[in-house]
Amino acid sequence: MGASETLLLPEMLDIWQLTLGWQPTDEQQGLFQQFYEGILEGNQRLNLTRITEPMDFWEKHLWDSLRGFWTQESGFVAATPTSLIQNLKGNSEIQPQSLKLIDIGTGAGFPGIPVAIAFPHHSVTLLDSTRKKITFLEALITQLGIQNVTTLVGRAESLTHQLQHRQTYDIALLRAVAPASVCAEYALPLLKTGGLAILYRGHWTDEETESLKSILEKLGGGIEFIEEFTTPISKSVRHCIYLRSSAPLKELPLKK
Ligand SMILES: C[S@@+](CC[C@H](N)C(=O)[O-])C[C@H]1O[C@@H](n2cnc3c(N)ncnc32)[C@H](O)[C@@H]1O
Repeated sequence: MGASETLLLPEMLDIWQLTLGWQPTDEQQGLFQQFYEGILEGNQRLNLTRITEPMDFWEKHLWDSLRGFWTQESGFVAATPTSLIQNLKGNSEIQPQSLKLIDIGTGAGFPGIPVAIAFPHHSVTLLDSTRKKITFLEALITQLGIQNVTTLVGRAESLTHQLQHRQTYDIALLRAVAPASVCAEYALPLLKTGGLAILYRGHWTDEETESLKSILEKLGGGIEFIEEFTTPISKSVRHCIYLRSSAPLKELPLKK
């Protein structure tokens, strides 16, 4: 592995500290590096990502994945994502110590694997409808030795009808999966009451906010807030949309 493929240069650690108030431990840095190398290797066989340069990978995959756990509004620091839940929720209905997360449409493991590495006390389910991606991820997770990740092959819309997944998760992560209203439709039925769906988006428009209204009303949820931010290196504008599940589901049938 040449120097150009070393992922975490000291300046990236500084940027993490400056932007998120957090830095990975040596062990986490090693895991991020192994994860990166695993993706590069898998990319030779599977179409996993076009973002392969170290700096790009760091910013657009790793930093971006973790940015969803850090919000300016709550003053939250990403090292303790439980604060996010507590700050936003304002009560302790969700157990703060070990949250259940689901990454819907994880692809090559984003944002779920960086989140799992950064926050090993939470359990992360990686869901994708493409079996070969999940097979690849299973091998990579074993290679990394991370214990807090499980995988599922399936479609989100079918999971929403299954008792073992319905209203089971504290946080759902969705990046580059579907239009916002479809993401809400996938995520809300899987969340416990009070759980959060985090939609990682590029541009965001008022029309998209409007497009969420009917599905939020139907499934019981609301927009907690919308956060706009700029990425630290390429200075792209991105958004995270935080949706809160607010009511038990009435309208979706369950399947055994
Ligand atoms: C563009 S990729 C994004 C992957 C990753 N979230 C990221 O940001 O790099 C979208 C992924 O979502 C998966 N996907 C799309 N619709 C899905 C659904 N209804 N249920 C589960 N996975 C889905 C696809 O197989 C694909 O791997």
